[in-house]
Amino acid sequence: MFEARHTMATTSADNGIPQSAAGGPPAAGRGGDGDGGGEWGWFAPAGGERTAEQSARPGPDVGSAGSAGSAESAESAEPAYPANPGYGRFEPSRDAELIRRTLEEIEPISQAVTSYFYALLFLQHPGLRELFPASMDSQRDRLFKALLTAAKLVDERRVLVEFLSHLGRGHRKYGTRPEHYPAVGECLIAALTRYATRTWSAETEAAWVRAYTAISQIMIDAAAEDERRAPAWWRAEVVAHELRTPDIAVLTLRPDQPYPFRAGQYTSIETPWWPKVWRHYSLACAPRPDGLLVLHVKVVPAGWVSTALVHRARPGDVLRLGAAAGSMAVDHSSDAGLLCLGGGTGIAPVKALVEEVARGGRARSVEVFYGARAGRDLYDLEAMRELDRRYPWLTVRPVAAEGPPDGGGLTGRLPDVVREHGPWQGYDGYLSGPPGMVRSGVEALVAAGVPAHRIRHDSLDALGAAGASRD
Ligand SMILES: NC(=O)C1=CN([C@@H]2O[C@H](COP(=O)(O)OP(=O)(O)OC[C@H]3O[C@@H](n4cnc5c(N)ncnc54)[C@H](OP(=O)(O)O)[C@@H]3O)[C@@H](O)[C@H]2O)C=CC1
Repeated sequence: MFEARHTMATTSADNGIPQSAAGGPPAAGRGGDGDGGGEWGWFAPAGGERTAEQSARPGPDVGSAGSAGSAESAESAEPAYPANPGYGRFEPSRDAELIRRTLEEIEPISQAVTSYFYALLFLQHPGLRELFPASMDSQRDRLFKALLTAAKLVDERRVLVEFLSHLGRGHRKYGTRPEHYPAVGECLIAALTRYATRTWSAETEAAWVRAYTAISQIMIDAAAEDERRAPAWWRAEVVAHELRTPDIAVLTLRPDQPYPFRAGQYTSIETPWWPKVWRHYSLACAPRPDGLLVLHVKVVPAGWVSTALVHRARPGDVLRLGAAAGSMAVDHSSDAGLLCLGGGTGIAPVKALVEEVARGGRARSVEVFYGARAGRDLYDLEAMRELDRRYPWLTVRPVAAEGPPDGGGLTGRLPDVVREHGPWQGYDGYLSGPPGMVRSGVEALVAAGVPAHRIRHDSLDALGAAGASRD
């Protein structure tokens, strides 16, 4: 279940059950295939999706999206977990402590716990297996990470509700229904009962049941609400496919109905070749009058989805898209200039931000640093230079670690070069690229005078989980 990928302002063994359901092909990320970079779900299907190609690891994505039950289904939904007379109201602080203790105990054996959980789930509810991808490798990680995230947020109700609502909406595209939640809850409790032997007690079980009931109800409600206004997924035809380097392609998609998003957000993608495997990729354009969408996809080593999108997809192929998510959007309440760092295919959402400023009519200074290891890796440099020539408020500086790019540019690593060109007081920071680059880029911006709360980027947890990969 849980997919997750957030944009933030800086502010997955053995089990004791017959092996039946796990397995499948190897996985590979946002902006990427790597399974990584994508959505991560708790219990439900997920493929990591991510912003642009995350680099190649299998893994979850975070993001938002989707659709879910109707208002009618929500109203008629059974409690997410069977009511138990012994379980009273959710008591955040005490329950959170008990839940944290359980999580601490199972963390070193999380693989075994999640394997047991899924094996039990698929044994007792075989109909649910079809909601999940063939390979469950990265799914196991997602469950535990989502549990950890929810547990950490249990005393921060507003953030927790936001996180869970996002997950609930995002699960619509997996086909998750309200009636699936009790089955998941029963198997989760059974797995914890078996493995958390040191901390498990009747009180602890009651805390978990209360927490799971609250969690699932928030997700079910968010999905039902979302179903009133958006489809669970969009179909999108590939109308253009341009191979820019041996491993990077720019794809243009035509959705079957209007696809709402903001510049800087990412989408979730499922290809016809890897059913149930979803990845996140940033949209490389602002919303356009013709409704077309653009993606920059780099092959992630062993990445199923990224490899398919770069080397197999052709015009006429039809993909599925989840709802747009992410908050790396232009802050229109700010008059500050935009200082944008795009590393590799991380330039995709930066380009979208530039387009949005161009269409907004209110000229704000935009400084783009576009970095890669070598000049030949700057696959979108000509297009960025063209934007630079067209807009007087925009400056694009290509940066390559191995020497200046053809046509001129800067030498060095992106964060170092940006710091050297500071100070940057008076600018808002927007960063996109490999997790390590984003981390050191944030440090560089702060050192160069950009207030931390004025810096936006995708979640480092999500980036880390997806790796530099996005399948
Ligand atoms: N496709 C998309 O829509 C999007 C993709 N992304 C993410 O962007 C990344 C793009 O990957 P790719 O194109 O292969 O980019 P690269 O791995 O080639 O990295 C791009 C630049 O960032 C630098 N860099 C990497 N790590 C660090 C670090 N720790 N400190 C400083 N600089 C660093 C690289 O330096 P060096 O070569 O020396 O390592 C390189 O100059 C992926 O992680 C993807 O998930 C993000 C948003 C959107």
